This record gives sequence, structure tokens and C-alpha cells, in this order.
Amino acid sequence: MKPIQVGLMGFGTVGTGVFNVLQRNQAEIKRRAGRGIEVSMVSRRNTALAQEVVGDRATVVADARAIIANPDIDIVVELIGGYDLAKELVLEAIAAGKHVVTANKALLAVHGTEIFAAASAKGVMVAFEAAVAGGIPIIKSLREGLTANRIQWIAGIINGTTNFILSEMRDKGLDFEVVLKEAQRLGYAEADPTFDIEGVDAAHKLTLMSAIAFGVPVQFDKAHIEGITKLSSVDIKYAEQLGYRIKLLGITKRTPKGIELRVHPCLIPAKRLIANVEGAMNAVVVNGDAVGTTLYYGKGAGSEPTGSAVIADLVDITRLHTADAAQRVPHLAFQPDAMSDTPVLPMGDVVTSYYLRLRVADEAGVLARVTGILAEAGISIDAVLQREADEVGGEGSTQTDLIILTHDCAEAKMDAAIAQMQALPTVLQSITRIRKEELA
Ligand SMILES: NC(=O)C1=CN([C@@H]2O[C@H](COP(=O)(O)OP(=O)(O)OC[C@H]3O[C@@H](n4cnc5c(N)ncnc54)[C@H](O)[C@@H]3O)[C@@H](O)[C@H]2O)C=CC1
Ligand SMILES: N[C@@H](CC=O)C(=O)O
Ligand code: NA
Repeated sequence: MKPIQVGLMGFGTVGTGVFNVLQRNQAEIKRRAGRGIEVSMVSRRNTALAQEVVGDRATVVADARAIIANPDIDIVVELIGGYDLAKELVLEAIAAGKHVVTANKALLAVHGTEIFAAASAKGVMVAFEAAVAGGIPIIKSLREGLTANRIQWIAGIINGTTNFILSEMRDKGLDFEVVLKEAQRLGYAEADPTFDIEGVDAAHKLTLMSAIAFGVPVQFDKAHIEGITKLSSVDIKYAEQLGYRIKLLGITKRTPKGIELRVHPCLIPAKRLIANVEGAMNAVVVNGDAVGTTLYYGKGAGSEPTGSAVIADLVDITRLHTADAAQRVPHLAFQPDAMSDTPVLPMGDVVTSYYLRLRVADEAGVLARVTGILAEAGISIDAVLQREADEVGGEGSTQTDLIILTHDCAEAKMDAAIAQMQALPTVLQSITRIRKEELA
């Protein structure tokens, strides 16, 4: 049988990974797919650079639409990124009856509802394993491997760039900006790296996992998002002393009132496996009612790891494209007419525990006033640590740090208590609040 024909729109980090792995492993992949998979067209604005990689093995074009217009192309792979052009191209490819593979989580987290509906109406597949946690087969696991379960919660390190930054800062004492540049050089960071460091990229991925886990529409606009730019090395150090690691986590959880959808730095007990995920590695913990807790670990970014996920989708489509569309795995795991309207919880209703750090005047009564406010708010304290003033501000310092770990309380209650503590004249700087998860 003639190999299935693939066109790559975008030929940068991921595109070249897809091309190279397909070339290297083509015989093995064919044995699995039952048919050869051939990249016959690639598009890149700088055609000369693409030509250097593909030689005479594929046609190089500058205009991605030439791929969609080619009747011989069966599967179009969108690896350009961004919202606007990518959306136009994906919708045009679907309208032309092509199956689509994309690594673009930003696109699907924001426009997924429209794109999946268009694909279903046309009877084509839109596959996106590479969009979440790169090479880790997490979409496949959630959508198929765990299909028996009522998923309870998911918590993941799903941005390699920020995990790399946090690891390098902690282990080598390197500066934030220096490590970010290195992450860019290694091809981990997004075209706009603020998406990485402000938690937006993680929220895109979390939105997709949440939809698949709970059978709800993609609702990126409802996600609570905080990145790592406000984290200080002093909090990383105190967390370690208390037996915790700080990680940027994406958390989505089923609660009786709604679904939590939140990305923020988090204290995790150092003994948990996920707390020891370092560098650009990703890890996702999924808790299902039947299976219990499962962990998925691997490279969430980079050329060939992400290429590996794109090729997995190409193989799936190669096997399934002749199947009756109704028999295929639904895009978001649940049948489109069986989606749930469970709301996303406002952050104020999320219940969790906290690490608080208050830079205070080193004088009598400060601790009592602070703990008094928490007690009045009904927030119970798990542990308090007070640093020696000398240790915090050098010899003769008149300032010190109070570190408080709390038990669970609603975020709105904590917001109000923080506002009251912040107003105390003895609280000298903006209070640091980092949420804490046991992930047991
Ligand atoms: N780099 C990584 O590790 C990962 C990237 N992704 C996603 O994969 C997608 C691609 O990312 P990268 O390969 O890293 O980006 P990249 O910037 O390395 O490559 C993008 C490519 O698209 C090309 N391009 C831009 N506009 C074009 C146009 N109008 N026509 C044709 N080509 C055009 C560029 O010339 C470039 O070759 C993005 O959506 C990204 O979020 C997903 C997982 C991991
Ligand atoms: N910028 C992303 C790339 C993969 O999705 C990351 O750092 O994880
Ligand atoms: Na993946």
C-alpha cells in the first residue's frame, strides 16, 4: 500500500524532530502502523534552512497553504504555534478533509471547542498528544488507558522551562535570567517565554487535561494562573528546611461544588516522587477511583521527545482513518453529546493549605498579632518558624521572617486574613503566600 502522505506546516524544533525520527525509525514504525508514513512536504518561511535538513526527500514550500491544497496529502501537522495563523490553517485543513496533528496547546486550549466541532462535522481527526507534556503519552493514558475511572484529580509539572529554571536556581544558585536564556537555547521555551514563566503554557496544557479527565469543554479563560516570577530564593530555602520542594504545578480536581483549574507554585513534601522531578523533565500524577494514583514521567519538551508524540498520533491516524468516525476515540475522551456542564470553581472557593512568609519587625507581640488574625478567621496553624534576625538581615538586624504553615481553608478566607495581616505596621513587606499540596 502507498505510504500515507504527511505535510509539516512549520519546520523548527518540533518539525525537524518529527522528520528525523520518522526517517530513522521508518521500518519499525511501518511494522506498527501497517503502512509507511512519509513526510512528502514541509513548509518553513526560510525554505533554504528546511531544504538543508530534508534534501531531496520532501518538497519544501514557504506557503503552508500549499500543503493543504495538495490533494495527495492525507495528514497535515501544524507546528507553527500561536493562535491566529495556526487557527486559520487548522480550520482550512479540516475543511479540506485532512486529518490534523498539532502540538499547539495554546490553540486548542483557547479555540478547541470550535476546532473539535469542525473536525467532528467533517469526520476527520485532530490529534494532539504532543501538546501536553511533550513526549509523555498522557493524552493517550487519560483518554484510553484510564477510561474505566472516575478521575478525581490531576497534578502535574507540565512546563519544562520553569522546572528547569527552579532546579538550576536551587542546585547551582544561578540567576533566573541566565537559566531562562539557556532554556531558550535548548529549545524548551515558547516563542514568547512569558507564556512559560507566567504559567500560561502550563494552564493551556492543564485546560486540555481537565477537559479530557472530566468531560467538560476547554475553559482556559476560567483557569487561575500564577507563574514563578514572584518566587524568591529565600522561599525555596525555607521550604527545603521544612521538608518541602517548590514546583510550578497545574492542578485540576473534582469537588462537590465544581472543578478546580489552577496553576501556581506549590510546596510539595520532598519525599513525593514528583517533588524530585528535576530539570526540563515533566511529571503528571493522576488519581482515579479504580486505579488509585498513577505517575507519568518524561521529557515534556525538546525536538525528538515532542516529535515522538507527534509520530504516535500519525500512527494512530494511519490505523484509524478508514474506521467509521463514530468508532474512533472522541477528541476529548467523552462523546460530544455527553459533555458535562460542571462549573469551574472560582479561586476563592478552592480549599487548600498554605505557606506564608511575613517579613516583620523583630519585636515582642508580632507573632501573637499575626496568629491572632488567623485564629479569628478560623484558620488553624500547622507549624510556625521564626528565623533569627541576624540570619535574615545580618548582624544587628531589626527585621525577621515568620514562616507559617496552615491547615486547609478556603482561599477567600485566606485572602481576607492576608489583607488584615498586611495592614499591621509591623509587617514590613508584601506577604508571600504559596499554596501547599500533600498529593497523597
Ligand atoms: N519546542 C518544544 O519543546 C515544544 C513545542 N510545542 C509546540 O509546538 C509548536 C512548534 O514549536 P517549535 O517547533 O518549538 O517552534 P519553532 O519556532 O522552533 O518552529 C516554528 C516553525 O514554524 C515556522 N513558521 C512560522 N510561521 C510560518 C508560516 N507562516 N508558514 C510556514 N512556517 C512558518 C517557523 O519558520 C519555524 O520553522 C508550538 O505550538 C509549540 O508550543 C509543544 C511541545 C514541546
Ligand atoms: N515551552 C514548553 C514546551 C513544551 O510544551 C515547556 O517548557 O514545557
Ligand atoms: Na504528550
